[in-house]
Amino acid sequence: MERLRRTMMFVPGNNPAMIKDAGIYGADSIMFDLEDSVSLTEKDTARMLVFEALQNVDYGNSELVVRINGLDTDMGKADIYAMVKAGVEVIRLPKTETPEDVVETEKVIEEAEKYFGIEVGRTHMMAAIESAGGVLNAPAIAKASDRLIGIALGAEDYVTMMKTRRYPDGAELSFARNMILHGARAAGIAAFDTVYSDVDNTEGFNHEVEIIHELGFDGKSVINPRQIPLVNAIYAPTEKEIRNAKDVLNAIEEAHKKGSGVISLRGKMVDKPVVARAQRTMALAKASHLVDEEGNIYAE
Ligand SMILES: CC(=O)SCCNC(=O)CCNC(=O)[C@H](O)C(C)(C)COP(=O)(O)OP(=O)(O)OC[C@H]1O[C@@H](n2cnc3c(N)ncnc32)[C@H](O)[C@@H]1OP(=O)(O)O
Ligand SMILES: O=C([O-])CC(=O)C(=O)O
Ligand SMILES: [Mg+2]
Repeated sequence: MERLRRTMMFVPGNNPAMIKDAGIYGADSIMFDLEDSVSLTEKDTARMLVFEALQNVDYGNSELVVRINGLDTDMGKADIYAMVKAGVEVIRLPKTETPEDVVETEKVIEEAEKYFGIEVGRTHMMAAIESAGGVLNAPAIAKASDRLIGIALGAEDYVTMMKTRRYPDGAELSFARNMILHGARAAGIAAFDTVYSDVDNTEGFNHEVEIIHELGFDGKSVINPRQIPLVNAIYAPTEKEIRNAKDVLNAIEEAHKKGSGVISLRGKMVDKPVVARAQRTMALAKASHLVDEEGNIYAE
């Protein structure tokens, strides 16, 4: 079963209190940041704090990601060595422009794994795309390394470069979102939407999550714990969707018993893609604690 990554919460790497408590909010992934939320004078402190946390704090089932500084900075290599040594699960590369950026970063990760005697390939990667060039290269970036678990949009830098700003309807992000989503899907990896900075604007946030959920994104980067339940609520299947998914799975089981791969359910065809969607609905229902391990709805 694929790992759910509905929420990926940014945690500034120089904030000990936030780092310590980051695991209590139920984010699917926690992303410690060494890049733009950390000022230049705090870079070494942040690297040390995140290194300590990765080694000593129990973050339960949350996936652990670190956004490093790019290799075009003085910090990039030191960030990679420290995070690989600490056993981070995923290194997030910021401001990825080309597939070569991914390959270069992978080389340094591999060097670090060999240096510390860690199994080569153990450290996964993701690439954030935050510029016009990056968006145009999204399909190639997504295929640049087997270590990539996903690619993500970084819209704050992107809209700045595009000489615009964020708007409620999201039209300014439509091309970038579609490129990133198609690049990710063509490569068979995950696609993540960007942060929403206006943390007190629940209505605006929900509207944006509805848009990316409909498009098919796996999830979204968030900057505040209050945004986590909002994303989860929109990604949770409705009771009607769960009932329908269960009916689909039961119907196809009956069909298989009779040696058929297709069957009609209430006048609608059930075949392989319908079954795959039903399986995904049930996985989301389980992750959302709406059904038990056997798929029984809790309220019943
Ligand atoms: C463009 C980019 O690069 S975006 C990525 C980089 N930016 C970031 O990482 C920013 C992360 N987020 C934050 O720093 C903060 O959430 C802010 C500044 C946006 C808002 O701060 P506040 O208004 O103080 O948040 P709020 O009052 O909701 O905090 C409530 C609790 O959640 C904690 N919290 C807030 N944000 C986070 C976070 N991202 N990670 C962990 N804990 C957090 C607070 O420490 C506070 O804990 P407490 O109740 O134990 O004191
Ligand atoms: O990746 C993100 O969502 C945050 C970020 O750096 C940006 O928007 O520029
Ligand atoms: Mg950015």
